[in-house]
Amino acid sequence: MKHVLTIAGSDCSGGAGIQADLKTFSALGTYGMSVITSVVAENTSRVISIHDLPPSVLSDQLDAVFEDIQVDAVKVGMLSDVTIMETVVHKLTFYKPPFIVIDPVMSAKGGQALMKSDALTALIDKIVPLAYILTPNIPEAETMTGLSITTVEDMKIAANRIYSMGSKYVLLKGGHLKGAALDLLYDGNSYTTYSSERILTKNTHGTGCTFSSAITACLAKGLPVEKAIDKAKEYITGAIRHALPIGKGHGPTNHFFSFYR
Ligand SMILES: Nc1ncnc2c1ncn2[C@@H]1O[C@H](COP(=O)(O)OP(=O)(O)O)[C@@H](O)[C@H]1O
Ligand SMILES: Cc1ncc(COP(=O)(O)OP(=O)(O)O)c(N)n1
Repeated sequence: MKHVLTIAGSDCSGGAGIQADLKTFSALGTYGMSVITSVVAENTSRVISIHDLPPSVLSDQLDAVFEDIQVDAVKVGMLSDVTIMETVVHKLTFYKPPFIVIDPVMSAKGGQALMKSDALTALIDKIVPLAYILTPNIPEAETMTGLSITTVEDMKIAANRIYSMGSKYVLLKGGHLKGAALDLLYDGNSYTTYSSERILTKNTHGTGCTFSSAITACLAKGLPVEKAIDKAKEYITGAIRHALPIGKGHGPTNHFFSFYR
C-alpha cells in the first residue's frame, strides 16, 4: 500500500481540509497521514475562527512523519501565512518527497480568507516552485495572475502565466465558471482538458480538497499525470454527484459512493 501525506488545515465539520483529504486517501486505497497547519472552526455555512499552529509544531509533525515512514506523495492545502509557508518549504526541500501536489487555498466557499493577503508573494515565489502539480481554482488563478478568467481561452492564458511561476504542471480548475465542469492541464507545451457535466447541487464543500488529494493518491499509486487526473476527475464527479445534504449550507462531498479503484 502506498503512503500519502496531506499538509493542510483542519475542518472540524469534516467536509474540507485534512478530513476530506484523509477520506479520499482511504477511499482510493492508500495509507493517509496528516500534518495540520491550522485549526479552522468552520462548517458548511461559515468560518468562525482560525488558529494557526506554531512553526515548531508544524516542523515536529513533518519530522515525525518523514523520519519514520516512506512518503510516496504529498498534498499541500491551506497555508495561512508566510511563516507557515517558509516552514513547509524548508522541510519539503530537505525531505524531497517524490510528488508534491499543491492546492493554493486562499478562501473558503463563503469567501472567508484562509490565506493572509500578504502571503501571496511567498506563495508565488516559494511554494509554487515546489509543485509537481499546482491546482488553482478560478479565483485563485485570478489573484495569482491579475487576469480576469471567464472563458477557456482565458484559462489557457492564466495557466501559461502560472506555469512560468515554476510548477511542473498547472491544473486550472473550472468549477467556478458556467457550463461544463472543465479543468485545464498545462505542461509547458500543450493543454489537456478534463470535462464532466455540471452537477446541479449546492453541496460542493470540499470539492477542491477532494480533487487534489485524489490526484495525489493516484500519483502515489504510480499512475502517470494524465491518467492520475483522469481517475481523480472520475472520483470528484462521483463524490459531487452523491454529495451529502448535511448541514445548513454547502454539504460535503461523499467518499462512499461506488467507485472502481
Ligand atoms: N457542480 C459541479 N459539477 C461537476 N463538477 C464540479 C462542480 N463544481 C466543481 N466541479 C469540479 O470539482 C473540481 C474542483 O473544482 P473547484 O470547485 O473549482 O475547486 P475549489 O473547491 O478549489 O473551488 C473540479 O474538477 C471541478 O471541475
Ligand atoms: C481547512 C480548509 N482547507 C481548505 C478549504 C477549502 O476547501 P475547498 O475544497 O477548496 O473549497 P470549499 O470547501 O471551501 O468550497 C476549507 N474550506 N477549509
